[in-house]
Amino acid sequence: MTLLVTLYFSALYIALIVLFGKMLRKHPQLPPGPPPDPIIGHLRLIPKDNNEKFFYDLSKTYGKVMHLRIPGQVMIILNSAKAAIDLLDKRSSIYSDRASSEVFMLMGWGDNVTFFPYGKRFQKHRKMLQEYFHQKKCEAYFPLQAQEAQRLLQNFMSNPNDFGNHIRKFATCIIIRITYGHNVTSADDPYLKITGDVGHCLTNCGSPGSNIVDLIPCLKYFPSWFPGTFYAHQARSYKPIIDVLHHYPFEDVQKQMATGTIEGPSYLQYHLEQLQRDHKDCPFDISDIQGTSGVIYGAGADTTWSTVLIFMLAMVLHPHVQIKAQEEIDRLLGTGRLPGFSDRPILPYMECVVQESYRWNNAVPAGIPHRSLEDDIYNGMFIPKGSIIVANTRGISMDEDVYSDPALFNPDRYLPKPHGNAEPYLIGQFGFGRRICPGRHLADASVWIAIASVLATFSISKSVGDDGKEITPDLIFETGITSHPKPFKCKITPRSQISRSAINQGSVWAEQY
Ligand code: HEM
Repeated sequence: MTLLVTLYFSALYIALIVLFGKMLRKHPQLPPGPPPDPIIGHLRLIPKDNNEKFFYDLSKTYGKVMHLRIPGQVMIILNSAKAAIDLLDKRSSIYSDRASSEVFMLMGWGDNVTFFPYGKRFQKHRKMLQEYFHQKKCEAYFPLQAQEAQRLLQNFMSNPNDFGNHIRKFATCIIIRITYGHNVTSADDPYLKITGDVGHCLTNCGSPGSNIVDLIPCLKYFPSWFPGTFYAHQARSYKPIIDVLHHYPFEDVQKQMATGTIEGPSYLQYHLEQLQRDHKDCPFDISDIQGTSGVIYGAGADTTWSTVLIFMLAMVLHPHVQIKAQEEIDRLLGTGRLPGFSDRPILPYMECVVQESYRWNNAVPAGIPHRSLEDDIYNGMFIPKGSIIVANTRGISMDEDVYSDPALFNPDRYLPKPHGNAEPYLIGQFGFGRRICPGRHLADASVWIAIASVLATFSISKSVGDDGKEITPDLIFETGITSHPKPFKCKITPRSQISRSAINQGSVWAEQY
């Protein structure tokens, strides 16, 4: 019996080796990668968080296109803009699929386009979002964004120490107004509470696609004491909060529509009206409206907040950049008014500051992984169907062949020679191809107006400790689906009496945009 079993397994082993050998001979090699462990591949190497740095560090040894393997899954990591464009943009018909995220499904994000596979439902949701957030349409939101920037400045003035929360409120209120038509006017507003709770879930749920439960989905069936199940249980406990995000605003807007008390135009109202009007001929249903409106908050608020916070940190650490940008504003706009969107083309250095804030540290540093739909060959390397494709924004933004001294915050790098180094703006902070962020025009306008308004009116500097010494913030980031600087201290003071009155004149500036 023992002999039979031994013979059986020997035969099976030989058959597998032959089969594997044939498979390998049929295709060129996978991209380079570190030596794997038997069976588990590179699983042991992949860290719990900070994947973007791990991928970037590995690329220095294995190249800008490399692979990692975990049981049943090949990951292709792209650390250059060229490779990401070549594959995700130029071959988008085969690189636009997405793996689902077990953790996000457990949390209740089943109708979230971010985790849809490529197909009809994905296209339907993208179309709904595209219609409301294309570049031209986003100009209609400029006045609202300028008003929220105005509120941000007033909040900076009244309580500068709480600047991080003010920026979060700025980003959140823009999303709430556009999605639900609701204007937040008090700190105990229910919408603010809901989005605050959801924000907490998103920061603590791990990176979608690369947390341990997403990599080994069967972990979701194990009890909570079992190692590696943390994110699955966390996600289940968050589900009631995500359900409230999908239901409360929806019912609120429906009620307002029924009673003729609509607060303002919104994404929800626009689509609910279309559904009522076209009824059976309408291409979408209620779950599509709930799903797409939920994703706007889920994807749009923390990312914007994080980008503006990264800018604040850069200003504390690089005062000469701040002074140069402020000199440009004073020279070109004078000191008596706030910048508006129509000033954007005439403030080139400010543009460099905004673009450098995207590049220096990224709000979504490892992107969101795509998945390939077919076998492919790139520069002689084999990319099997079903591979997870990570366009690592961190690696792209730190590419030393493109950016000199990439770790340095240096907006001058983009200026034409001889003033600067004529380096290109970052590509990829909003993703690639058919999955590119549908909210990028809205987000970019929010980031620009916040940065321009703050620079025009406030000086940002190091805070001073009880010992009279300046406190230099550490460059430490917290990473969930987004990455943002750990809370840090800084000193925020109005630049002049003129700034004070500009800020206090409130709506005058907001309406000018
Ligand atoms: C500074 C702010 C933002 C950043 C840095 C950002 C970044 C990203 C990135 C990197 C992706 C992944 C793209 C890919 O897979 O290739 C993404 C996807 C997405 N973003 Fe944004 N985003 C921002 C703001 C917004 C806003 C304001 C909205 C909503 C209006 C939004 C909605 C979405 C959605 C729905 C997806 C999923 C798209 C899909 O899977 O097809 N984002 N974003």
